[in-house]
Amino acid sequence: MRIDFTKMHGLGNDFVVLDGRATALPAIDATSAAALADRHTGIGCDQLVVLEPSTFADLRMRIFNADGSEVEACGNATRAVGLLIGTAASIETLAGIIHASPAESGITVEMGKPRFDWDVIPLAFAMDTQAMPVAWEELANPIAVNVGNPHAIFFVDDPYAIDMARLGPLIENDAIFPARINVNVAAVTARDAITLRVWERGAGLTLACGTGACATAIGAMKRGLVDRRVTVTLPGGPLEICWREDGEILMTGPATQSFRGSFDAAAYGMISA
Ligand SMILES: N[C@H](CCC[C@H](N)C(=O)O)C(=O)O
Repeated sequence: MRIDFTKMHGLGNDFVVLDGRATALPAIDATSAAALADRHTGIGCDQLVVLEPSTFADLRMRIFNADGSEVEACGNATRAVGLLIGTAASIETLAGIIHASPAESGITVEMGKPRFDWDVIPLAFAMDTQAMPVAWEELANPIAVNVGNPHAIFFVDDPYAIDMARLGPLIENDAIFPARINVNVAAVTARDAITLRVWERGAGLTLACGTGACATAIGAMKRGLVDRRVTVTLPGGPLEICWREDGEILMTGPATQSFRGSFDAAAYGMISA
């Protein structure tokens, strides 16, 4: 069985998108997701995105990291899906229902409201998530924010001076985070500007992380470092984040379709039911 895919990205955070809304796709598990995401033997991507019909929203979006783990949210992929749909759409995810709509400078996503209580940042034991009393060498006292998925945010002088390839996986997989964690390293450069790099849970160092930009902006606002509207500049480019007075997080930025293709489902362990 041949399956069509669309290759997309948001500021270089790249996706393989499978659209199962009209025709049901064969079952997808962690193994087949990781095989499709492999950059040597698969199509290659940071996340695999699977669209399905939804009874609660215009569509359902499932998100698999490159390691095959299925997760609750992906900001950049939500903008890519918004581009693919072409009109405003409600999207059901494991984190709840979010909304994407075309904007002047790309796509705007209403990402939901952030959460800070320790049980939504799965910790091995309860602690103050506003300034966790932990450190991994020069990365210390993070703030933990959940924007559908869990993030730890470290504020430093220069994110590009941090050895993310070594410290990222160390923190991602620390037992203190039994659901693992996305690792954000940020510098506040103005009341409306943040520089950010992200070691993503299940995907590693990416060119951009939409939920990381949201979580970092909220973390900086909670610490009084920035105002409620901020530009977060990642290696792949900038995202505009606004924390609306009603608590909703708005993220605006570009989305790009790179190419389309197809693959043999059986070659990736996707067996029709
Ligand atoms: N690695 C994330 C999912 C993808 C998030 C990122 N690609 C984004 O744009 O938000 C996690 O395991 O929670």
